[in-house]
Amino acid sequence: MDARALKIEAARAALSYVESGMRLGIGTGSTAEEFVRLLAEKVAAGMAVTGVPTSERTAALCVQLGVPLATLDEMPELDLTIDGADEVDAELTLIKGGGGALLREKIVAAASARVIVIADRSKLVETLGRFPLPIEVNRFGLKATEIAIGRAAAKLGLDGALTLRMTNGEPFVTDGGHLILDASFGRIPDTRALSEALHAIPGVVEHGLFLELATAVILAGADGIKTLHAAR
Ligand SMILES: O=C(CO)[C@H](O)[C@H](O)COP(=O)(O)O
Repeated sequence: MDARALKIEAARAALSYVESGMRLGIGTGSTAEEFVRLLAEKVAAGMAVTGVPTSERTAALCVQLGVPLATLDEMPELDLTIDGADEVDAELTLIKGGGGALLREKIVAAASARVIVIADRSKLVETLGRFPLPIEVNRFGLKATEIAIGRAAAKLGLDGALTLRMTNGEPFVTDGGHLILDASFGRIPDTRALSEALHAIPGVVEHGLFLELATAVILAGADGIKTLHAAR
């Protein structure tokens, strides 16, 4: 099975958790987009759901495919969010933000009663950190924030380059108007300590470590679907 087929399988499995009448958070990325395509078929067949998209990109796809949308301000409590991830560990801690939508994704996930992550099996790792950690930062004082992140990471024994994310030769700008530093720390043994240390830096808007937000992770592999459930 190719990579796209696995994403579709994971998305299809997530669809079975969606019921008519639900208020749905809708994630960002190629796997979440497969979910939107399948959801749109259900909507066309009469399923009544309202989605809150986690990015302008997802919003545009939903509009194009006829999935009804609301803003999070209009619908601040959600039943379920379906989103992708860049890495997942056995505790269901995630690295997200490869698509640059981590801030809205985290806000939407936190507003959801349940969060189901969809991914292909390759995203499951023993220790998070092979995928560079996206850190969303304010434009103001970028260098100072970069230095502060480096110092905070070093205190935790983490070392590695911080790379300003670029697109078409220009800094990538998030939907919230911020920049992204991708941190190549390597293995992150203590995700909670790093999360707290990053949150303590004023220029850091948010980071891509998602702790205790996912309720289940649906992983598609060549041998089928495996679902991990949170112990919480
Ligand atoms: O966090 C994300 C976007 O900010 C995505 O969910 C993550 O990057 C996974 O994307 P894909 O499904 O394309 O592999």
